[in-house]
This record gives sequence, structure tokens and C-alpha cells, in this order.
Amino acid sequence: MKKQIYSLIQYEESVATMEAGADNIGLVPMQKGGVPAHRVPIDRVHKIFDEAKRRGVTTVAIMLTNDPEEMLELAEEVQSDILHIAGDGYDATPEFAKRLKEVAPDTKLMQAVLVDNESAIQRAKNFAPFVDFILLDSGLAPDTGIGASGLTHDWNIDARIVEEVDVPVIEAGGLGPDNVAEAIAKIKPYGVDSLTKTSIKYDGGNMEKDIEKVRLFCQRADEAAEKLGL
Ligand SMILES: O=C(O)c1ccccc1NCC(=O)[C@H](O)[C@H](O)COP(=O)(O)O
Repeated sequence: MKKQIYSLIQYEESVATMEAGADNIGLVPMQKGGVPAHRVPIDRVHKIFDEAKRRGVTTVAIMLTNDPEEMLELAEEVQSDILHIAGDGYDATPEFAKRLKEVAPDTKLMQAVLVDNESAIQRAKNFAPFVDFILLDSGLAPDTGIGASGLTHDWNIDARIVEEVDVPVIEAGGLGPDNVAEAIAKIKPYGVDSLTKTSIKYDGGNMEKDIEKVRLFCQRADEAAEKLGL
């Protein structure tokens, strides 16, 4: 079971998050979209990703911009293991996947799917032929306009997507140490993601990882997966 932890900002918390058991670490490289306080300057992105690669931890560059040209420029610059399209105004296309391979041949593509109703199943199926991962996420948060809501959604829909779509699924949206085991048992995903419930949030969108909660999240996810033979 892959444990994906978002959204890192500082180098020290990134190292502590890796040491607490994260398999994937994600951050928002400096770009036009998203919460200003979450964006990471490019020199720091390189420092964090270099350390992750040294440790064998998977790096994820989160795209909150809705401009595909900006995404491709960032992909070329950071060469992350995964590029995660999380914006609410642009979805990956076969053409985008092809261009991504040209600028960053080793970067895999992950597309977020908003699980608001059963139409999410067909939307996930439509992405399957050209993306490497699907991330199932909750609805729009009032302060960010997308994801990072700390809210769960209808896990019955997610379980159907895992069964019916032939792409590894990362489950996101409101997961924390309290409910990650239940989510794994119900959905049986390839991986689980946490932002809000493993972070300490301050005014103005500032936040830092709560390392004890990251550790508990990873431990409980591993225990649940082992129990289920996943
Ligand atoms: O990662 C961010 O900083 C971020 C900021 C604003 C919107 C989305 C963002 N990340 C995308 C994600 O995939 C989140 O990890 C996902 O929405 C889960 O978040 P949460 O429900 O807070 O655990």
C-alpha cells in the first residue's frame, strides 16, 4: 500500500515525512494556481526531490494551474516521478500525455477525478487509456477552490472505480489516521493520500506536517493492507 503525503513546503518537514514512512511525497512547485502559501520555490523543490530520490521515495509535482503549457514547463524543470493534475479547469488528454513524455520521459501522469456522483466512474474510465494513476478526490473546498478539503466522499463509488478501471487508484479526500484503515478495507486502492488531517494549519493557508500523525497514518495504512493481504 503506497502512502502518499501532501503537501510539503519546507525541506526539514519533507525529510521527517519520509522518515515517518511516506512512499510518495507531493508538493506544489511555484506556479500560477493554488494556495499561495503552499507553493514551493523551484530551488527548494530540487533540494527536496534530490533527497527523496536518494532515499528511494517517489516524488510528486502537484499541478494546480489550469495552463497545460505551464505544467509542461514545470514538468521539464523538476523531472518528478509523477505529475499530478489536480486543477479544476484542465484535465489530461492523450496529446498532453504524449507531450509530457517528450519533455520528461521518466515522469508518470496522475489525473485527479472529482468524486461528486456516479458519473465519476465513466470519467475515470475515460482517462484510463493514457494516464498511469488516477487519484480520487473530494469536492471543492471554499478556501482553495479545489481538493485539500479534508472531506471524504462516497466510498462506494471509489470501490467501483477500483474494480472497474484498470489503472492504479490513489484514494484521497479527508483521510487521516482515524479513517485510513476503514477506507482501505472498503475501497482496496493501490495507495492512500493525506493532506489536511496530517497537517497543522495556520492562518493565511500556512501549514506544516504533523509528523506524529504522518507516522500513525502510514502505520495504520500498512497494518490494514497487511490484514487484507493487499
Ligand atoms: O497539495 C496542495 O497543497 C493542494 C492545495 C490546494 C488544492 C489541492 C491540493 N492538493 C491536491 C490533493 O490531491 C490533496 O492531497 C487531496 O485533495 C487530499 O486532501 P485532504 O482531503 O486535505 O487530505
